[in-house]
Amino acid sequence: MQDTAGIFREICSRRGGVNTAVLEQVVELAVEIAREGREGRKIGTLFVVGDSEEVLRRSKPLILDPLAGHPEESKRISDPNLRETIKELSQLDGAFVVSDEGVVLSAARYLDTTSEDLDLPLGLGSRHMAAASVSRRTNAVAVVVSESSMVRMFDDGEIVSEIIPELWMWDGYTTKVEGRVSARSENDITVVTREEE
Ligand SMILES: Nc1ncnc2c1ncn2[C@@H]1O[C@H](COP(=O)(O)OP(=O)(O)OP(=O)(O)O)[C@@H](O)[C@H]1O
Repeated sequence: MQDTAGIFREICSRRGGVNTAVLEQVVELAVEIAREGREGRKIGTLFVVGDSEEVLRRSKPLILDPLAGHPEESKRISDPNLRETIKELSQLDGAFVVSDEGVVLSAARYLDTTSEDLDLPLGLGSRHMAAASVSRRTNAVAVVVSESSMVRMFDDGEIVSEIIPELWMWDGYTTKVEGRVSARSENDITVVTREEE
């Protein structure tokens, strides 16, 4: 793994209301999934970090939860075994719910979604809409891995950061982050961040 700690720490530390160390570990994992895919194909998935009680209340399992019944110690996002498990489970439909303590509580969750009050740039699909919606209706931050390999962070219904995981993808790419943005590249990765007004 490349040393991208600094670049991710910066975007995560801007997010209030969630455990930024946990968010950073989720972003690192999301970028690994975006880069590696699974069994030779691109993978899209979704993580919801923080305010987990409310997120669980506003979501439903799509299948019997593969993470249910395991002790919390084995479901820590920092645990390498759990990270490998998440990569495997990221092939399932739905979202991972991650608590502020860094425990992955649930996988394959369908998030109640409404597009009301949301104004996303055109061209994004239902996974992004679900991320925008949950981040608007709860105090959680959502991290989308798009099948296009982009990683996007949502807070309060808007894209606040976008991570382009390979330098060549950045060439000619138009960011989906709206407003005044800054871009920073390090070790092949480019991070576009919305600057607060
Ligand atoms: N409300 C939801 N809650 C959780 N997951 C959802 C929800 N809606 C869609 N998804 C996930 O998104 C997948 C469909 O993604 P879709 O291609 O429509 O969205 P997208 O935003 O274009 O994502 P991508 O950029 O990865 O293609 C579903 O298979 C499911 O895993």
